Amino acid sequence: MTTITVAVAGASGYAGGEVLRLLLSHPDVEIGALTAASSAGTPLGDHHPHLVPLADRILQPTTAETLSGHDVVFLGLPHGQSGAVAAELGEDVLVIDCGADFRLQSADEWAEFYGGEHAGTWPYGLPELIVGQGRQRDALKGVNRVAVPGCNVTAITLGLQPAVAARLVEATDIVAVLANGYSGAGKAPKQHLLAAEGLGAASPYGVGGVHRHVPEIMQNLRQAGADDVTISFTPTLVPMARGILATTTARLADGVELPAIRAAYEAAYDAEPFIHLLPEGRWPTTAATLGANTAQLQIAVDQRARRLVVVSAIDNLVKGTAGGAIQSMNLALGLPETTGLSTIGLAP
Ligand SMILES: NC(=O)C1=CN([C@@H]2O[C@H](COP(=O)(O)OP(=O)(O)OC[C@H]3O[C@@H](n4cnc5c(N)ncnc54)[C@H](OP(=O)(O)O)[C@@H]3O)[C@@H](O)[C@H]2O)C=CC1
Ligand SMILES: CC(=O)N[C@@H](CCC(=O)OP(=O)(O)O)C(=O)O
Repeated sequence: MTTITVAVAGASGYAGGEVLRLLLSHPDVEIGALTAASSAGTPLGDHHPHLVPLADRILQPTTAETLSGHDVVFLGLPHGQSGAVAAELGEDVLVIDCGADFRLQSADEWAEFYGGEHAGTWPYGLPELIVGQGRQRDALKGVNRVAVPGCNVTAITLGLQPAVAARLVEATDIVAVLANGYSGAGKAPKQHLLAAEGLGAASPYGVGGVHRHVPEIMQNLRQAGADDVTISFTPTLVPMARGILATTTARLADGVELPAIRAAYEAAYDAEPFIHLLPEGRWPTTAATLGANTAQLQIAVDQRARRLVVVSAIDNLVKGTAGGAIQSMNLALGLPETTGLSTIGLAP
């Protein structure tokens, strides 16, 4: 394989920085232009001191001129900013958007949850998503545009889709409660993200079915085979830098018991390099996934409530963003899917 040149827009941000951290271990990649907005003109090391080999690189303004001339461009920009940039990049460039602009298929859902005009729909960058009898990875081979999923969406979709696809649960009766690390909110200063507010506190947000990830979760579970989806989704900020622990429950279909569910999860994930159904009795923790492109899962049946309980853990910045983005890049370019991606977490 010849060397792939890569530019990263939003390189001073958390998603862009994590894309760069992972790309530094990718054997086929050469890192080119790095761009930002207010941080343009400053060295990357001011923003990401951990990215030592790139510390002296100067951030450039985010323009089509700066980003063009690369094989791949990753966009780690705020919602609504990707469409205009991508429109100026040629069809010969692989553009991978970590933002939400191109994830949804429905313009109405975009208008309801994000507002403004829908930019369009790109191939969806969750390779393990069950689509009918196949997987989304088949739809990523050779594409030149990819929309990377939201991190909460990744945790819930991977957690529940085997049960939905096998019709073991009622997809119209799903409840998900998540513990989320602060990096999921990006690095822009916001009062509720101040250490004085957040250290020592767990705080819900996006409560009452209004979080913008709701339509994306529904879209995925419909792809996985549900006729209709109703989910009550509540994320909670907890004092950790990274990680999502999602507890998702769904009403069991009549007569379904744990062995059938476990068999469905094993069939769905045994061959997946990054999705790990843990041995019975062992429960996922965010710590075990930190820095790794993995999702850890465990399932149980709550007999009294007749509900399936799934606990899933990911690193929001790796499997939830940058790792999924690079996995999608590998597929789009015909590289082995796991290239440059680790399953080894960082603990304690
Ligand atoms: N954080 C996470 O866990 C996840 C994030 N994402 C998505 O990735 C994208 C980036 O998120 P995140 O890295 O967390 O956000 P950050 O706030 O940490 O970073 C945003 C980046 O975008 C740049 N930027 C801001 N405004 C503009 C603009 N108008 N034009 C060009 N560049 C701009 C910033 O540059 P500057 O420093 O100069 O202001 C910075 O580099 C978002 O769409 C987010 O939703 C998706 C999944 C998970
Ligand atoms: C802690 C926190 O605020 N997390 C974010 C997740 C960000 C994410 O997944 O990104 P997108 O914005 O690209 O969808 C949230 O729940 O809104």
